[in-house]
Amino acid sequence: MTKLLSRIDRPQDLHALSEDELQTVAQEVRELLIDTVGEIGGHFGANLGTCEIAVAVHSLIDSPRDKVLWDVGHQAYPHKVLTGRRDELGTIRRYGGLAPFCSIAESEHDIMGAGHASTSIGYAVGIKEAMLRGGAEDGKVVAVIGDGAMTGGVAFEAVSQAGGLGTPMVVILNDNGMSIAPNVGALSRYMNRVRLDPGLWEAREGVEEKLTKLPAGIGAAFERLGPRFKESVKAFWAPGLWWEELDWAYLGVIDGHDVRAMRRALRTAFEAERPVVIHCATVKGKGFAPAENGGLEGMEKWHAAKPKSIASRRPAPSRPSSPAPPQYTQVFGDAMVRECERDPRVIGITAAMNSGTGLSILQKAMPERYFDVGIAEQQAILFAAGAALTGMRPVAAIYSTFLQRAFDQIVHDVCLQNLPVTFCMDRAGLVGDDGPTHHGVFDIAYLRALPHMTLMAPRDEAMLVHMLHTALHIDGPAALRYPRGAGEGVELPSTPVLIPVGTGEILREGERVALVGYGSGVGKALGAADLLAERGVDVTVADARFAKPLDAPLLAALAAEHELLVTIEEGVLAGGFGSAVWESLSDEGALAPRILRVGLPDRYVTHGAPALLHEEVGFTAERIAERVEAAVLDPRGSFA
Ligand SMILES: Cc1ncc(C[n+]2csc(CCOP(=O)(O)OP(=O)(O)O)c2C)c(N)n1
Ligand SMILES: CC(=O)[C@@H](O)[C@H](O)COP(=O)(O)O
Ligand SMILES: [Mg+2]
Repeated sequence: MTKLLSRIDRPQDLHALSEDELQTVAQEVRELLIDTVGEIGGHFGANLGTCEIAVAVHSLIDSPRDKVLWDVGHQAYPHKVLTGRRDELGTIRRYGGLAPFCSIAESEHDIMGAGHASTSIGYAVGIKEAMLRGGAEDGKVVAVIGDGAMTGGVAFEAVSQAGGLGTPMVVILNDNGMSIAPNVGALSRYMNRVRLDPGLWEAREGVEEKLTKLPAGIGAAFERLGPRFKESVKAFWAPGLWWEELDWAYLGVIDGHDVRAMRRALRTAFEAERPVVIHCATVKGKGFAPAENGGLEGMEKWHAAKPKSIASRRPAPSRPSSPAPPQYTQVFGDAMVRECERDPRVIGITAAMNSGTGLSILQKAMPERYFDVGIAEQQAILFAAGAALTGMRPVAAIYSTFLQRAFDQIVHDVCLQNLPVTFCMDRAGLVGDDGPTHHGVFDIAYLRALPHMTLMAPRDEAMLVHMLHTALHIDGPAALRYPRGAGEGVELPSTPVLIPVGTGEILREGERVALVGYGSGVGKALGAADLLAERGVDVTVADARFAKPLDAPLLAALAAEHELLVTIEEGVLAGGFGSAVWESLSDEGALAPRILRVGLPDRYVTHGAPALLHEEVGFTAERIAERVEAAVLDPRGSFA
């Protein structure tokens, strides 16, 4: 590490530096990120884009008395380096290490928990209004939000509230033209027009100082001016028109990599007694040539970096001898193309997770059947509802965790109207390094309660293909969930089959104990069965396939023939699949054997490698086998 950054142990240490030194610190942060993230992996391009922003902000505020909030938080590594976590950066996203995003439990400088996009402005309005009422009127509040996160509707709600209140706060709109993929939508086009027009970078400088001094509600004042004057002023105003009509002062476009320019804009903004947005232009991947000079593809590729993908510059590891099983994501994307070929009514919808969901495959093959709504999950479901009402068979491909944001649209707009929308939830279960904000662990519980909803989960990638096909033939809402990562290595079907809805299947016949898995729980059940067989306990293994409707006759039969029924699911136990089984047996009046529910605990599971997380929560074949053996061997049925 070079000299200046080694002197920054607290953000206030920046206050003593000259602007040239601050610019140097930003570059040193960048170099530290490239070396560190290149070695351990993690979010990358966005962090290279915020080095100067973080230095400029922290050089002018007194954190945490003054507040800086990072939307999503995937771009907050420079902020973490400058706020006392420089020497721990190498632990980020690792089990027991720094959190993947901002975390109020980790640092007083992390003002809000983050991970899901578009929340920072909303927090900032609440924080500033509370400060105004709590004796901290002069406290500065800055929200840093990307152009992608700005496409999330909740950000618009906050802009409107702050404009209405005239809340004296600052938003830094960190505009690099990228979400994970290139940004989409009319707002993005507007920002690109402004950001990419150098004539607008300086033309308004003198005017802007005055604009920030104007009282809130200035938009209304102009209504009283003659149209000609208004038109001529709007020529200056065009870049910030959307903001200024909502009573925000607009400063921009500022070079987000120029610490001096950013500080000048921030000082102007801090002096204003109204909401101010600083629209800054940055490069996602700044300072790392494969991203910065790699065009849109390069910036998308380096949104995150794999371990040892940069510093070593070692060639990709030679192909493993036996080809690894395909990722569920890839299998889904390919299956979507097949389904679109079979049925012209099928369309795919993503909320800014083009490659993450695999719909990038559909986009390439059949772009006219592909829609990206931006980081706007609620809109994704409303769009799907509208399309379903108009004879289409929409597939909303949204990570389990991100779908949480659209819960009311699922209830109110899809299920209540019994519309044929298919929800494909990738990243169901413990996702690993992204931690508690991204684990997809609630979907079974939060969808199971909805009338008209069908829930299913494939035990492997072949079943994913069959289940997608089945879902598209259900005249109503259907959701399927599958984990992040590779499948089981089974052969993929050339032609999908329809699975009778609400039916499970017996995979192994045994006695005394029946292990009933759901989704990824089936693999754990088979593993536990193997271990138990080695110990002389031959158990039955069943794949439930559906969590709603359950295969009640199968469950009742298993209950009648076994003394212990074990349900296994990679979701929270509260209200999950195991609860559904318990309810079904009780409702059926089946002789309820002892029931052991294996799943995720009633707490938020930390970040780290999935295997370590599974170990921590006991979601492993070994742990399941131990618990079954203890239950079977201990007649008192004490479940550990
Ligand atoms: C609700 C929600 N949906 C999707 C995501 C996945 N996601 C993480 S970062 C990102 C792109 C953010 O783009 P932008 O705000 O412009 O930041 P940049 O990476 O360009 O700096 C997306 C879609 C998320 N974190 N939250
Ligand atoms: C910050 C964010 O939300 C995304 O970058 C997310 O980390 C992607 O997750 P996957 O790597 O599982 O696609
Ligand atoms: Mg962006």
